[in-house]
Amino acid sequence: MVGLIFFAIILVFIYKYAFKKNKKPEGFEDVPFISGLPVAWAYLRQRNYDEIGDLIRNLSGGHGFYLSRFGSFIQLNIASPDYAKILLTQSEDAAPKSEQNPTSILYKFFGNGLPFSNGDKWRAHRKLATPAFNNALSPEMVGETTLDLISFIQQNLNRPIDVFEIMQRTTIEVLGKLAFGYKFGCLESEETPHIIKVYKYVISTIVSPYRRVFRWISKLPIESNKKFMNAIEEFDGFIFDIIETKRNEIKKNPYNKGHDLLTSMLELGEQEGINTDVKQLRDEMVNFFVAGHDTTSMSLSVSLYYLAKYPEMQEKARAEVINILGNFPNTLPNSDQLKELKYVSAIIKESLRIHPPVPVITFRKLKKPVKIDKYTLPINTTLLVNAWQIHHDPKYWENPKQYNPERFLNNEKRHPFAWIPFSAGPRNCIGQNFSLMEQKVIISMLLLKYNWTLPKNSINKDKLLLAPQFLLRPVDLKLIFTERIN
Ligand code: HEM
Repeated sequence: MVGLIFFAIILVFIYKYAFKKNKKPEGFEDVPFISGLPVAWAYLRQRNYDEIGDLIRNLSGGHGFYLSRFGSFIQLNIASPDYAKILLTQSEDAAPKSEQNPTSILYKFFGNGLPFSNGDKWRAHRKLATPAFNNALSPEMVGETTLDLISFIQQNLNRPIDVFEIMQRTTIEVLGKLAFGYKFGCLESEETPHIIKVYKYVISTIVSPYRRVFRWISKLPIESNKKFMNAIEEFDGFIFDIIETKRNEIKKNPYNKGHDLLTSMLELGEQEGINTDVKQLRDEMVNFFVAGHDTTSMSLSVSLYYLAKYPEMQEKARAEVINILGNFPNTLPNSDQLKELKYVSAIIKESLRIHPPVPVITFRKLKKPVKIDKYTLPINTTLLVNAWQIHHDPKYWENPKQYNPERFLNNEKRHPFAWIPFSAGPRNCIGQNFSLMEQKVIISMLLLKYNWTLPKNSINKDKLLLAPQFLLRPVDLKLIFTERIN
């Protein structure tokens, strides 16, 4: 019976998508329209993200933008650096983020943190968070966490190890210290800390392709939705406790300055008279936590994968690191040395180009008309920027499917909006510099200590398989680490 109801719902859904007239807004008759159906179908079948990217490119004919529909909403997708520049450099008030529906599954967890807020609230919190990030740029802290990663890998030498999982463990530890000076213990044993299991459960529910395509599932009074809300409550309790503890620490000892984001934001909030109520701080911490670690884990995994696939690149990167840091495993790089790691930097940039962890930059809704090329986009147009399409456009990238860090070394002139893994303009990624620093420290320390290869039977041998989620992640990516002999 349940199966039958489900089947009927799918039929209605297909009917809505396939047969509802794809009416283009006036003036956009020559813009390609991509029906949501083939893309939603590819998501549901969990096709490799590469294939979804190609599907969109084929359907849009490589046009600088295309229309698509999700449910009853028609949105404009930008797939050209010129158009991305026009949208992303609009003032915050002209092209704010689309308001989240308070009943949506996304809002329930992310709330109104920086990535989702607008107007004065966003401005006040961005003002608090920016200096907090500058204070927190500490390669030493990341280096010390990488030493814990190295101890973790030592227990798993010479056998396939899930690289995304160990990068997640590492970036969660870094994030815990960066955001609120907290040690989760993810690198102390194979056992995942309970609160991280809770977090992973919440995220896996949010990114479930079924829930993303059939949004109403999350509104049903079913057991899995209750479990989801209980998990959010438990995670919130954990964050609220941390905020409370920090506030008390600052009161007790106002001169003992911590360098974590939460402490800096509480202190600065006090100085500047900016209200930092506990719910808003909770939202910021949750967003830093989510935005800050899965993205960086993905990017690190991609770099480690290509260095395993192309051993000559691994050797070249190692030679550079040895040249700058010396041939001593467990050396912690400092900021000056990191600046000199040009090839390692190019590897990271190329990884972020070829598989941007955030392939689609989220919805904006226009508050004033914007002219793009010959089109005037009216107020209330909903837009997305498809970073993946821009990063794979042969007009801007020679051989876009080829992994080639050299393209970032030869100072070749390119469109400033052709590489936008961190978005751009006023709503760009606030953690960009931190993440780039973190990746350089981790990769250089791993290069000093280990060689790594793909297992012979790796499913990723020919190409990296990527699960199509809101944030990309590799599928079953395992690598074998062996200790280097100096
Ligand atoms: C490789 C790593 C990262 C990538 C690829 C990345 C990518 C992005 C992108 C594309 C955006 C814009 C999102 C949108 O408009 O839809 C963004 C915003 C943001 N990111 Fe990152 N990010 C990374 C690391 C981090 C880190 C380490 C943190 C914090 C610890 C962070 C915190 C944020 C926040 C708070 C925003 C919202 C900024 C605002 O709207 O003012 N990100 N990031």
